Amino acid sequence: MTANALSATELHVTFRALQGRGEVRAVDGVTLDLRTREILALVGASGSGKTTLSRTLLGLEQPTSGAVTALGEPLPTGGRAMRAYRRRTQLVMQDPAGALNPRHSVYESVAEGIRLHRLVAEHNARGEDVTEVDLVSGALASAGLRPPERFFLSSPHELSGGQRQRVLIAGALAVEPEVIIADEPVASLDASIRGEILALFLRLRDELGLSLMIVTHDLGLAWNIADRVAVMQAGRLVEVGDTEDVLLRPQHEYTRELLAALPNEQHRVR
Ligand SMILES: Nc1ncnc2c1ncn2[C@@H]1O[C@H](COP(=O)(O)OP(=O)(O)OP(=O)(O)O)[C@@H](O)[C@H]1O
Repeated sequence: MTANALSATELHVTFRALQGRGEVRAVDGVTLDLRTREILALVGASGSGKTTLSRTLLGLEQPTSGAVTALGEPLPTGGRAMRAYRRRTQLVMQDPAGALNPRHSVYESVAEGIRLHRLVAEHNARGEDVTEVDLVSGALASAGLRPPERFFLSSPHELSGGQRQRVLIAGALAVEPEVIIADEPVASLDASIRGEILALFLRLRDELGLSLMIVTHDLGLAWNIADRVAVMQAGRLVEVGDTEDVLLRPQHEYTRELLAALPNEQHRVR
């Protein structure tokens, strides 16, 4: 049996309420697997706990109770093992959230992770004659920015929204991860560019064998690329299953409400 890329078991993440007393159960008893080489869409309205669940899977947030395992192993708690885990499991945020440093060139942005994880030395130790420039070029090319050298010295403000999103994806790919969690990766993009970025995610799964969890409030996106869909409401997972089952035959009232709110053009046939 292949281990899941990531698993959450009875996960709870509780915060003290930002205003007033009491607590917020941001994640409230979630059991969920990200299978290897699958694309899982995590959907739900704003505030349903998607980001908190993702951050906990990435080891950026501590669970109040419950467990996270990665490829069958418990999440490391600190030090070198955590750094290695962070490399294997990359987060791709959306660019308007300030994910790209406006003062860094594309090259610098993509090279950051390569330096942090000392990848050139690692490759060289394996007898591979690669340079940092080779690794940055490879990551940009894999993210669809070709020829890569053309983008090296560009600043984020010189790029289109789609290109900036590709730079963020290249930064993640540069450290050769097994899992990518993408948080609203296309929310700010035009429809045609959105399609291109989604096609890129599909290609990364097919060609690099990545496992991807895409966090979104957009069921149209889930329909377009996800193998499975998990629906969150108020910290709980209310429905999870194959995309066609969940979106064509929703079992839960909340999923039906999310579907009813979809604009008509998003009801497309795969
Ligand atoms: N650090 C924190 N302290 C207190 N409450 C928090 C914290 N982080 C998140 N929350 C609360 O937890 C709940 C879930 O938030 P979360 O950001 O995970 O939801 P989300 O589904 O990702 O929403 P969005 O789509 O708007 O990002 C919300 O009620 C939020 O206000």
